[in-house]
Amino acid sequence: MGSTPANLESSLSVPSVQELASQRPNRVPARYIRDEDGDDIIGTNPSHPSLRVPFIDMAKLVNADTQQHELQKLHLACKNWGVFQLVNHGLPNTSLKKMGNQVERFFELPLQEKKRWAQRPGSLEGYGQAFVTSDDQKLDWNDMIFLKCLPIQDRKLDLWPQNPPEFRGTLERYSEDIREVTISIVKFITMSLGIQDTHISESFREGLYSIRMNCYPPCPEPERVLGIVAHADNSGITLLLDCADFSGLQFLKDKTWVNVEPIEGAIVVNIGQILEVMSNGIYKAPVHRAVVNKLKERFSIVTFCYPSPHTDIGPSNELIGEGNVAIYKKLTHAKYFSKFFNRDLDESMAPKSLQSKKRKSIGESSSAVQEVFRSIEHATYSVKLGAMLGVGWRWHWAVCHYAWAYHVS
Ligand SMILES: O=C(O)CCC(=O)C(=O)O
Ligand SMILES: [Fe+2]
Repeated sequence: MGSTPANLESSLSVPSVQELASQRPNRVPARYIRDEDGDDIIGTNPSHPSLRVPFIDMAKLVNADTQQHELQKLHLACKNWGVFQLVNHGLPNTSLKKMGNQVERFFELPLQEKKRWAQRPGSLEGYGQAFVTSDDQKLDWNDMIFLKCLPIQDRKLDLWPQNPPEFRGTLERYSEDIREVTISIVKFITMSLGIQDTHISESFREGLYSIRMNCYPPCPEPERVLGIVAHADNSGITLLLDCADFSGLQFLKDKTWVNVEPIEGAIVVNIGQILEVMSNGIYKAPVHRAVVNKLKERFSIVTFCYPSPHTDIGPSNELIGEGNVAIYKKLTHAKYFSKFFNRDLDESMAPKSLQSKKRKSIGESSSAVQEVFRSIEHATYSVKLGAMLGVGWRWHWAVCHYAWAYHVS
């Protein structure tokens, strides 16, 4: 696949956050402290309790009597939020719990044991931290293990933990189950857009599925750090299992960070940038982040789902014509990733309108991604991606680092 930018080819090793937290410091090291005047910390506004991430009931989508009504809800959820909590999706709570339990048991292991499956230079896959490319880069309060799960031939089993003993089998099964849910929910999402053709949802049958398992240790100064800095996912769609009984995941909605209150058995589904493009911007990839807790550790299991690499990424033909112009260019899967992540970086070239420090509303997400695609049309247009997205470099990092993993073998 595409070449990899030099600055992404190696990762500087940083301490395990779990180890740091286990020493019970009173203060957080400076590298984790976010800039309160910059683009990182925008406080949650608790005065909007009415803002709640919508719920979608898969059983109602499947039932012919309730389908139309639930499709309408789904359409509004995707259009206004880009995220929803999916219930009655068919995955038994016991399976979800088992997956969560295996992840917790993995992170409970001594550091040296976890390091048996540590990331290697040049790849994000394995146990470690999100990639770190410079000594002054701010760090997330997060340890993780990131693994490509499907298709099976993409698995690097030497990075798949064998401790706890049931980890591998549970993850294998979980990724296959998640694929089924993904195909179904993408089918309903395309129906909610009025698309008749099922090729988009079918492209997820041969799709790529990578799972990032996150551990957010307790933090002495939670309001000064982030578990994961604000970003939008570059996936087709992302399915997140929240293993906690308290909130940590937040979505930016109407300039306010809204907590996702975990619901037992629910899966949080958010639109990724590929579906944003396929929907011709009708649905947007929402900006989200993770915050951390002073006393409690939190785990999440995040599946990034991509359509088959043989699928072109562009607006659905059914959504253009009759006065609706394609606002994104169609690209091959490979080109989408290589153009997105292997560009010559030069912030000064960014359009003025996108150079604002803060990206506050999901409405801006669309124009940001459009701008990327437009600039791709003019290949000479060399722009720093983070600036194009109207955000800082650290945010850029969070946006791109998952997909980059596909390009490094
Ligand atoms: O763990 C969370 O709540 C958020 C994780 C996330 O957004 C990601 O891994 O992309
Ligand atoms: Fe994310």
